[in-house]
Amino acid sequence: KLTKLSIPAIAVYFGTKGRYEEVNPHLIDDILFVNKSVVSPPAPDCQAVHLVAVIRHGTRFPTSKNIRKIHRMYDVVMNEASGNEQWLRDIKSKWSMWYTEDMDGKLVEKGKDDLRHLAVRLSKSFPTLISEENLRGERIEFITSSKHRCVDSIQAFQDGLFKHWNVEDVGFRHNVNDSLMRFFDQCKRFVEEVENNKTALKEVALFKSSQEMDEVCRRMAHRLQIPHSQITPDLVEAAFFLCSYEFAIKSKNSPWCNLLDEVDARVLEYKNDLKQYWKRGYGHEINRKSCCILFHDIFRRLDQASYDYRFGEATKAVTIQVGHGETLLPLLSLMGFFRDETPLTAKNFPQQQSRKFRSSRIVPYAANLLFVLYECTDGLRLQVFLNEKPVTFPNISDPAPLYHTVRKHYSDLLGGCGFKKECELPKDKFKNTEL
Ligand SMILES: O=P(O)(O)O[C@H]1[C@H](OP(=O)(O)O)[C@@H](OP(=O)(O)O)[C@H](O)[C@@H](O)[C@H]1OP(=O)(O)O
Repeated sequence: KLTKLSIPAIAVYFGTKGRYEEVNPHLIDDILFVNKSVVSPPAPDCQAVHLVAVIRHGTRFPTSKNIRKIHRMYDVVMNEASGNEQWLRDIKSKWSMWYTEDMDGKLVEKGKDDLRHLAVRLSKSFPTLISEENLRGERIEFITSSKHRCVDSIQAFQDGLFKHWNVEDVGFRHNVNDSLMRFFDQCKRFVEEVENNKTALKEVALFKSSQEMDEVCRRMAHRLQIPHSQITPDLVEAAFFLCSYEFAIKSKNSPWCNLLDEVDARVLEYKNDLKQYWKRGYGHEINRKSCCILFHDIFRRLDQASYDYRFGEATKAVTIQVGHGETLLPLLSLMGFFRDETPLTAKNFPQQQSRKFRSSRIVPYAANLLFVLYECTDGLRLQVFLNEKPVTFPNISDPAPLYHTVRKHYSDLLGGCGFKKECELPKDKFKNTEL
């Protein structure tokens, strides 16, 4: 068991490479704990009738791009660093490089546990929906992105349920659906204007050459007794990744964590937030609009559930959908969650200390967004939970508003925001590529 003492002080800044436990620290003591008062129906007369869960895959290995960066940092430390600190001696003599490029973003064992445990907690939170009866009756649908880490995650989720209910005669079920879970790949406008556009993330590039980042490089160079000119922002980031991956995958407070302090980690967290903001969040309109297809699909399921509930037997009770950080962040942004008044830029790091858009809090591994529909005496109500905690809709004070209020709130998006219209390339660009 991991004691609090062995958690790196900088773990709360790991952003999309952070553990779910940092967002819900009570899970460190009891990974299956559910706070019933948080997930109970909004009023005693309400009962949950439908659940749609959009979940990020569990803890994974670094991508091969970042494994290459990690190797470069390792070589620099092994060949250039001097000093007599215990942590440096530990890196040099006790730590050996174990990351290989073929690991490329695959789910790790801890990642399977993330999803197994989440499944058990969700079934404890919503026992009438995530139930053995609904599983056997095929009223739980499982949808995933085609990426191995997501397919493995959805299998681990079911594995968690099977073990929890002692079920041995039901096989794994899942539908791969990249149109829903990897809409960003299929949205031509997003691919052209953001993914393949070198200037789309210019704020990230500018921040990498900012004074704040230079100071992080200088401090790390000093700790390693290496000339400042040899420590680049990429190497600094690789050390940050090493600390985060060693912790997330192996639950170790690695000697690599000594290369950074909390001041450094806040700068690196902001660098990651800038990437998420400009690639997946409010930075560009198309980031949010690219996920209209998923947004519509979720409301179609909720509409169907409300119809079924009123006019007959419900055919579906739950949808479990597994995707990526780049599935969840555009969806949250489309719906207006975590929107700051001032955009995140390279220049305003000092003013953004209390920003809402903080990926460490929003999208750790196994992050999950739950839409729960309740039947109450005054009508259907909808409640949204992020990482198992209720969130209120922007500009709606009621934590569980009437479903028709929510539909009205999003009427522009529900009536418009078509994938085809939003994602096709503007006419002039289209012509150019046709020529
Ligand atoms: O920085 P890496 O290479 O890890 O970036 C990943 C994405 O990870 P993230 O930025 O969210 O930490 C990964 O998202 P995930 O939710 O599946 O972990 C994404 O799918 C992958 O394509 C990488 O993106 P990049 O475009 O190579 O930066």
